[in-house]
Order: sequence, then C-alpha cells, then structure tokens
Amino acid sequence: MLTVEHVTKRFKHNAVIEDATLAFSTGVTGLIAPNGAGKSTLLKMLATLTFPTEGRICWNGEDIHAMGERYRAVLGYLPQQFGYYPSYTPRAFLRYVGALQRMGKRDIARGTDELLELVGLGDAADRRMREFSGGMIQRIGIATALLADPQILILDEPTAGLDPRERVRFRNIIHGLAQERTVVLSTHIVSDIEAIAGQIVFIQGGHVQAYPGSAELCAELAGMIFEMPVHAELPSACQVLGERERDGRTVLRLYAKQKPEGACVVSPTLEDAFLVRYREGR
Ligand SMILES: Nc1ncnc2c1ncn2[C@@H]1O[C@H](COP(=O)(O)OP(=O)(O)OP(=O)(O)O)[C@@H](O)[C@H]1O
Repeated sequence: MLTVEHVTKRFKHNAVIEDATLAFSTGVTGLIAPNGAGKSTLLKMLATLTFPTEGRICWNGEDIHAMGERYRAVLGYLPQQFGYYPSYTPRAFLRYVGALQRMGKRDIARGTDELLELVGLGDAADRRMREFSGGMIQRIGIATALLADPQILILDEPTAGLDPRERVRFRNIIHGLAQERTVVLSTHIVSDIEAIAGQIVFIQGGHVQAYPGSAELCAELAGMIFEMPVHAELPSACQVLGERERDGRTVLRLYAKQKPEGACVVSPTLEDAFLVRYREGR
C-alpha cells in the first residue's frame, strides 16, 4: 500500500498541498480537480520527482525516498508531457527505455511484444511513431510505464487530447491493469474515472480529500439535484450546473437544498458532485 502521511508541499510560501493524508491500494484512484489545483504536484511527489516540504510518503510502510532504486523498481510513471522520439518505432523506443532501466534484452523483447498487444498496437510495432495519432502515442506512453512490470502506476492526465473512442479504449486498459496494481491517475474529465475509480480524490485550496467511490459522492447530493424547463423562473438559492436535452426539450440542471417549484428531482452524477464542489468562489 502507498500511503501519504501528513504531506505538505510549499513553493516558497504557497502551500499547494496541505497536510494530506491518503492511502492508495490495489485498483484505480482518480485524482480529480481543475487545472492548477495541485494534481501534478501530488503525482510528482508519489513518483519521487519532487519532495514533500513536510510529512512522508511510504510504500508498504517504508519511506519511498529512503527506498531509492528499490522504489523506482516498483514504479511506473507517465508524465503529463510524455517525451518520445518521433523517428523511433515503438519496438526501438521500448528497447531504449528498457536499456535505461537496465533490463535484460530478453525481458525487454518479451515485454515489448506483450505490452504492444495489450495496448492494441501489436501491428504498429515497427512503424515510425511520427505517423501515430495522439491516442496511439498515449498508449505507447502506457506501454513504456509498464515495461518493468511495476506494482504502482502513476498517470498524469493520460487521456488529455484523446477522442471519445480512444478515451474508452484507454479506460478499459487502465481498468484491466488495476486488477493487480495500484493505479493513480489525474484528470479534470469526470467521465474518465467515473466508471473505473474505486477511490476518488479531490484537491481544493490545498486540501486533499478521498472518497471510496463515486457512489458515496453522489449519495451526498441525493434529493438536491433537479432539472427544470429552461424558461422557468429560477429560485434564488440554487446553482445552475448546466443545460441538457431531455425528451426533445432543453432543461436546466440545478443544485438546490430545497426543491424549486416546477423542478423534478434527478439522480446525482459524479459530474454534478464535481461541479457543486468546484463552483466559482468556493
Ligand atoms: N516548481 C514550481 N514552482 C512554483 N510553483 C509551482 C511549481 N510547480 C507547480 N507550481 C504551482 O503549483 C500549483 C499547482 O500546480 P500543478 O501543476 O500541480 O497543478 P495541476 O492540478 O496538475 O494543474 P494542470 O491540470 O494544469 O496540470 C500551480 O499554481 C503551479 O503554478
């Protein structure tokens, strides 16, 4: 288990993460927050690329910085900007990455074949990556992070720039990988994690809060999410969460503590929970 114990991260006097205590076990944890909230900072600390100002992070009870190379041997990390060489083929690139990780040639070759199949790029193993779509490159990024068969997989906004089909494919791959790994991924797109995250972590104003899954978050809003016709008079104490089409009509989706006149109550979604939590001024 990966544990974050009373971790604070400050840049000069600005605390980006404040006294965070969290645990990541097998399965997917989705870190969801708007841009600039501190997702990458938290993930970089989990990947030992930056240090907590206070507190410590442990893997199975041992401080990850004290573990040094032993920790990096169990860690796979896909940064937000994944660096690759466009003139390389996936096979050559994975060989290069494996060599940097001091893996044996046979392990690299076996890993490369298995991983390219896993991410659906077995047929593209010997094509130059300059011809690849953004989604294909992200899948190469995943294969790279998985090459040394890590127990912990940290993915920083892995679905950024992917089209809906690629997002679904990516989500399925991540879900499969998390059956026997600790996967932590950041996103600001709710649907990326709604279906697969066993734990959801919000970061707001430096405070980090974990929920066991989207069901608990949605339950908190039960009876407080409504839809009403777009031209109806809005109650004063409500938050508009968006518009949508319902049975050929445009309706407003609202958050309110009490049922507005003419509104009907609807089931809360993780997106509602996200919008309510991160509404302007909060
Ligand atoms: N090395 C640094 N020095 C100073 N401030 C930093 C540094 N790294 C991050 N920050 C600040 O910390 C805050 C959180 O940044 P971070 O990149 O962790 O956010 P994020 O949630 O990952 O956002 P995004 O989705 O835009 O990547 C920002 O205000 C950023 O300017």
